[in-house]
Amino acid sequence: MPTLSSSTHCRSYCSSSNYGHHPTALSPKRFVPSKVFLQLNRKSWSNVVCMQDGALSAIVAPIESKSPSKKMTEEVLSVAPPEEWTETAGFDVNKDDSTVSITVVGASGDLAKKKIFPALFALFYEGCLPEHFTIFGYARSKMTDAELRNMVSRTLTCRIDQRENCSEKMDQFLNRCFYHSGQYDSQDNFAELDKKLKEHEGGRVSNRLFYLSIPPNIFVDAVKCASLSSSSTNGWTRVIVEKPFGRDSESSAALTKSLKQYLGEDQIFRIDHYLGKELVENLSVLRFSNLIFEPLWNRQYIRSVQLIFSEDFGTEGRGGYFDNYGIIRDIMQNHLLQILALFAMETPVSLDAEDIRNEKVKVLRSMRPIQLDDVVIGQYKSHTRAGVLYPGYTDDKTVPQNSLTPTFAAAALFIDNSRWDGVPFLMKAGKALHNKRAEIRVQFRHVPGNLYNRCFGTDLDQATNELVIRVQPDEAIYLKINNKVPGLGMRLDRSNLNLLYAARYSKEIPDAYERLLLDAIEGERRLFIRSDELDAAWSLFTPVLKELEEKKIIPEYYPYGSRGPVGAHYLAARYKVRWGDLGLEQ
Ligand SMILES: NC(=O)C1=CN([C@@H]2O[C@H](COP(=O)(O)OP(=O)(O)OC[C@H]3O[C@@H](n4cnc5c(N)ncnc54)[C@H](OP(=O)(O)O)[C@@H]3O)[C@@H](O)[C@H]2O)C=CC1
Ligand SMILES: O=C1O[C@H](COP(=O)(O)O)[C@@H](O)[C@H](O)[C@H]1O
Repeated sequence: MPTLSSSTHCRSYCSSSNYGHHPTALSPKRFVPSKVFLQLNRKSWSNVVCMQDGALSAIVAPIESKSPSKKMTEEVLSVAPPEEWTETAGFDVNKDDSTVSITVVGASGDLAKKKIFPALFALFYEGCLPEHFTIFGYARSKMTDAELRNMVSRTLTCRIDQRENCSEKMDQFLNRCFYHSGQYDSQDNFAELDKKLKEHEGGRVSNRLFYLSIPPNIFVDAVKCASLSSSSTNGWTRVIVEKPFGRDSESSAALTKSLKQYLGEDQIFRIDHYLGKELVENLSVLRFSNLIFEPLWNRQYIRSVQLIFSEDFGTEGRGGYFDNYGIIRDIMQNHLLQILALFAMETPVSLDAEDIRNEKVKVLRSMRPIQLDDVVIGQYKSHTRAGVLYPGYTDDKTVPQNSLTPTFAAAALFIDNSRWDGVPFLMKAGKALHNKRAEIRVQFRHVPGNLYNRCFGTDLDQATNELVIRVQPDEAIYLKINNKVPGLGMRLDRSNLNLLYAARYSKEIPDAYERLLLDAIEGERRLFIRSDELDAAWSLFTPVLKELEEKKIIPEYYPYGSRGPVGAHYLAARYKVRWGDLGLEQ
């Protein structure tokens, strides 16, 4: 019987019972039920084996279409290993014989350089990529392999906590990177890529991941050509699609329909990189594994929930893209709404991707489409500070002079279900503001009949508890509580119970793209957007986006580097709350 070694050093999963549902997470000894699907080796992505009492009992078909569920486990336990599969695939339980090829489509672009190649290097550095992997850059620009390596090397950095052998590792990584120049709509060019991929795969089981890091108008062409000319013939083929997934319900549905001509839903990984951020991942842990929070997570105790995103720079360099989308589509409809769904969903049946995504869809479908009255929009204008001129949005040459595109928006959203009835979920997102931050603020209700009310004067809001989950920068979770100032008198103070990640953990937090790339390689879909989630998200925003555009609503102008339009304060005041990020002590 083969030895089972699942090298889970990249991620350590829950260590007791069947708490971690990811199949690679489970070791036979730890898993309480005696039956379990196990990915035999982290590096052998597609092979699933069936375990009984820690012993190999059957080799089952590749994992591609589904994450194995417990139900599936029960079903296949009685099935004998399909002989022809084991023979043709040459499956050897002791030998990892599959490859993963990652093709970055649009490799010459901003996102590829800034995020994707560095994330792949970080995964390689940490030993998280499979033994046989190859990275291909694909774009129209003419480049040699050496030129690609040179371009990529300029963006690579090593983790702060593990600098050993960094340059050696970089060289090893770069030697696995190659480039192929081609058009996005040429099946011939993708067929050439296929040929090169095959050479690198050397006859092994080939698994292929395509990362579409290109403008949205060429997504479908690229998917069509990649799917028809360079899909894997004996392993899985997956495609990571970057946002924007359309610009309203209709265009999003059309995009999904077009993609599905060439790919199954299980091959499409719609990325929202905010779901890969550490503190967004931690949201469910905080809520579902701490008794003190879940009982309070409802309208009875929570007065408002605020989702705040700000950047202290403008659209610099991306004005052309941005003007067609605006801040509501760029940040709110995806990043902030995804966080809201995770925050507000009911307890999922399990941590399996489908269970979580089912709950997210349910909560999104329980929401009211946003009303125009509940939206404030703004646009930044130029501002001079300390002798430096900061340009306005329309000063960008790629932006039309008369553009009404919002660079700031605030909105009130409501979930019409029994848990959240009447609780305002306030969103605020803006560019060119006074700071860079992303956070979730949970404002609790006043303490009824509070004995200490008089100690807070007229401002009872000073006394409410607030839980802040700071996604970035300086990741932290803190809870504002009231306490007595030490001494003989009775003076109250507000203090923070503070979990500051940098103080608590010495390890650097991985970038969101690392987590998501690893998930896509592993076939873990939990943090990717399913098409029905996307439809539900667009249904909420499409009517108001159309109204804003049709009525040509003029944004409130705010100076570059300010706190944004005052309209946002009136919006919060209408729901009798204040933005939590405005106080002196935040
Ligand atoms: N940059 C960012 O911070 C973020 C980007 N995204 C999304 O990721 C994707 C990639 O973004 P980004 O890297 O900024 O995009 P780029 O504008 O840098 O485009 C990427 C590559 O696509 C090719 N390309 C650009 N325009 C066209 C065109 N009109 N027709 C054909 N090919 C073109 C170019 O390669 P070549 O000419 O060599 O073929 C370019 O290097 C987009 O969908 C974007 O919305 C999402 C979040 C953040
Ligand atoms: O998706 C996007 O996100 C970035 C902000 O990402 P972050 O991880 O740096 O917070 C934003 O600048 C960009 O406009 C938007 O398209």
